[in-house]
Amino acid sequence: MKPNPIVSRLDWTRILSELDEFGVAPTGPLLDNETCQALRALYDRDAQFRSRIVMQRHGFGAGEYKYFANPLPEVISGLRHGFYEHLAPFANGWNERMGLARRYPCELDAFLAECHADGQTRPTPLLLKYGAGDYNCLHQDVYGEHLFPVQLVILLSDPQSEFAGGEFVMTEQRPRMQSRAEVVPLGIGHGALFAVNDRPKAGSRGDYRVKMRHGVSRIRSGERFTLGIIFHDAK
Ligand SMILES: O=C(O)CCC(=O)C(=O)O
Ligand SMILES: [Fe+2]
Repeated sequence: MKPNPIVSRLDWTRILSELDEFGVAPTGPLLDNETCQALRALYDRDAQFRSRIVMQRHGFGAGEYKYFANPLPEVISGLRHGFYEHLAPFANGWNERMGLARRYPCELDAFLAECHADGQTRPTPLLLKYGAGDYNCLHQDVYGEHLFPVQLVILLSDPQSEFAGGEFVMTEQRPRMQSRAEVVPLGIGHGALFAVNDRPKAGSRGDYRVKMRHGVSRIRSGERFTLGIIFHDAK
């Protein structure tokens, strides 16, 4: 797998410090418009996918998504490998602070081999498609006991011209306290890294754990596509 040059050029110091402080960090631009459009065009090619989920049927919100089948498109696999390598040491730091024994290997293929050995063999990268009125309820993308604590989302539609509303939202649930929300503005081709579920948060008496959830507010008009890159595979 060729390392993705865009990933190594990102401002990792800023991204990791923001991810640590808030549980979510925009990455800036990752994909050009043509690539976004090409990825969107894959949505109707069923051979690329292993399953389709209609969100209303499961109470997940409104809209739909499809999980890619193997082999993943090269651009997705490149981003998944590239991001993983930058995030694995950071994820190990989070687990250490949360008192979790799990440590992640340096390379994605080694981590995926661990997932596969325990039956988490199905690829999790996905394309999501929302029309006017659709939304994605607050949730966590946990697919089994093997869980990588950070994931990536990339907006594939242009909020300036293709849709309105549809903001990416994160909530942070603090123990015995009210939840706090964060909205992450994204441009077309821009990404955000965020916590899948629990993360450590620095407090005046050391770290405590907060529970993070993400979702998408109602699309007011137009059509919004995203690419989700989750690092653990699914059962
Ligand atoms: O459409 C979005 O912005 C969020 C998608 C999502 O839930 C995910 O990538 O896990
Ligand atoms: Fe999600």
